[in-house]
Amino acid sequence: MISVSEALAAVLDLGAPVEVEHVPLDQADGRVLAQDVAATRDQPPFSASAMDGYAVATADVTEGDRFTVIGEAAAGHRFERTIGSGEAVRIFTGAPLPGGGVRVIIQEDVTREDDAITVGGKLGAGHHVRPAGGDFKAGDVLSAPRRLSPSDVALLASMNVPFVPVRRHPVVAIIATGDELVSAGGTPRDDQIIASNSLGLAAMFRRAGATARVLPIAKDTPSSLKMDLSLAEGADLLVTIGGASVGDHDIVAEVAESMGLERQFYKVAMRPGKPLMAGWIGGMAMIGLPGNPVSSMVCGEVFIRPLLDKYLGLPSGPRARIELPLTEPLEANSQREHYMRAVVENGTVRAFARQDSSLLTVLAQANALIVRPPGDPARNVGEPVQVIAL
Ligand SMILES: Nc1nc2c(c(=O)[nH]1)N[C@H]1C(S)=C(S)[C@@H](COP(=O)(O)OP(=O)(O)OC[C@H]3O[C@@H](n4cnc5c(N)ncnc54)[C@H](O)[C@@H]3O)O[C@H]1N2
Ligand code: MOO
Repeated sequence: MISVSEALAAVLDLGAPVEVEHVPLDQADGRVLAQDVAATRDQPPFSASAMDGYAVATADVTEGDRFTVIGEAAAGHRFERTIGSGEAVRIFTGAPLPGGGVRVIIQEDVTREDDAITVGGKLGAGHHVRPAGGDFKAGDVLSAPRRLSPSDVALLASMNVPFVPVRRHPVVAIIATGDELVSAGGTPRDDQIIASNSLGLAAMFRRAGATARVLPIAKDTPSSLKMDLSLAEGADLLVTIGGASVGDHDIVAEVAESMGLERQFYKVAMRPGKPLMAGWIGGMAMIGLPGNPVSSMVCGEVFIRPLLDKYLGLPSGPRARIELPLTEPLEANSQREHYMRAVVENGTVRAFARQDSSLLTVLAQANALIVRPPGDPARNVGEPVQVIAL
């Protein structure tokens, strides 16, 4: 058995950044920016008013000053003449500041009679002018790599970048194996269960930026599994679920080997997830996950999400951890690194009492994993432990 960090290093060796494609900005949210993108213009492209009021040609304004209103500037409608001394231009938020304009007096600070305004007693100090290029200048860059957020999409739109270079979605083929499995919505016999992990993992991979192809469930026979493995062709990564352990019907490794699997490792000193396997098959990366539902989901979090980051050209490595104090004690750990289903609340963490790797109800309630190093001694309330957020 190898350690989790050795296994992660080997898993990350399976992947490299995938090709770049250009997508319209309205499809860019959540995609990973692959190349730096530069603004094609200044924003704002002109000095602009930040408020509704009156633009004047002097910074030095005091109570009782009077100005003659000579015209109007609205957003999208520049006032073409220059403001002179003693003159004001009626101006609205977002309008270009006319030539000669120095500050804007907000309308609340003046009284207006016909074409004259008089400055009132409670004049604020602000000039209410947004300088040209105050947000960004042409050539300013949004740096790659970066998973694009809605705010990034707004920024890129403002930069007038209608198409963005992103990594294509890495394609992950998912094969659940086992005679006991029936797809959700199907009709299981009384000795069968519903395949859960394939859909759970597909959801996880899609959120991480992949295209997930859930292939038909493979029976525990070499011919059925071989058929499915051939359907996976063309994917970047093949993920199998189940059939990884030592039972007579656990045939994934054997069948994959007969089809040319070059195995990088088998078995990791972790719980859940011990019978994890990784390697290459027909030029495609392959990860064999254990079948227990929580084991496969935890291995997805710990190994496959970092690998997907690597495909997407993002920094990839162990999942980020924080340290939090326990609100309930923990027993001593075994010699396997333990990923305990846990709840983080109010800056503290507690593990669920039931940690069996078949319990999806517990996993669904968990929002974090406590990571216990091999041989970690018993821990008391208040002691800090390492936590991965889910
Ligand atoms: N004698 C030993 N037995 C087992 C060992 C061991 O070291 N010695 N390891 C145990 C551990 S740890 C795990 S984890 C499991 C992993 O077994 P497999 O990867 O071979 O998985 P299966 O036997 O096919 O299934 C295990 C369990 O999970 C259910 N399953 C499988 N696939 C799905 C799916 N897609 N959706 C929902 N549930 C699934 C399956 O019905 C079994 O109940 O082996 C232990 N045994
Ligand atoms: O490693 Mo198994 O994944 O403990 O349940």
